[in-house]
Amino acid sequence: MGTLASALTALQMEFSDDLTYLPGMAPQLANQAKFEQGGMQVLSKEDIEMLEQCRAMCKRGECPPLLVVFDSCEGYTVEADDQIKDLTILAEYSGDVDYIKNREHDDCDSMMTLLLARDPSKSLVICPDKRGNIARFINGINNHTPDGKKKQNCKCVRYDVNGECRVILVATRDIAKGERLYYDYNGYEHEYPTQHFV
Ligand SMILES: C[S@@+](CC[C@H](N)C(=O)[O-])C[C@H]1O[C@@H](n2cnc3c(N)ncnc32)[C@H](O)[C@@H]1O
Repeated sequence: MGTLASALTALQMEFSDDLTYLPGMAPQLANQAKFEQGGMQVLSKEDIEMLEQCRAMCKRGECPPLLVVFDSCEGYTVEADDQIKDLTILAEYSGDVDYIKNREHDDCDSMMTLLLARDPSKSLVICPDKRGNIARFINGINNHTPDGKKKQNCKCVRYDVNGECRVILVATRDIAKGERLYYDYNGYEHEYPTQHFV
């Protein structure tokens, strides 16, 4: 994970595996899955235990085998440093939580939707511009080429975890050592431009 440290340092970011709530941004109370338009998929009790176990393992340094590698076309990328099994929890998307309305003119390229509320003024994003983890370095597929979909080997899913929205990245097939990780940045909304993606 040495290269994650250098990538975070290059972007002047601090490592954080958590959602952070800061004064002037959205409070933790704003993150309620019940506000999601149409409801949010609830993570089962067993899966919550599994997620907590994964987080505890990561705190002990037992993380999924992932490396951050720099590529001259794609910028920082994440690749498997060993075989990864289908359905492995790869990471939880972390960073500062803010209202989407506060970030409409923000040019951060790694913002992630956390909550799409019935009342749009309550919608939330995760902004890993100052704090974050390996999740913000995972690249996206090109939604405009037939090969784009074939490259996808993980997905990003928003879950209701004990009433709170969380974003989890999960492998969607076995991933071989040396393979780069890709997911669909437009899995929920269709607003991320990917025409220029390799
Ligand atoms: C969430 S960041 C991913 C990490 C990023 N590569 C970096 O260096 O920080 C998203 C940005 O990465 C780049 N990116 C992601 N997927 C890409 C791809 N398939 N081809 C080229 N660039 C990509 C784009 O600049 C995009 O705006």
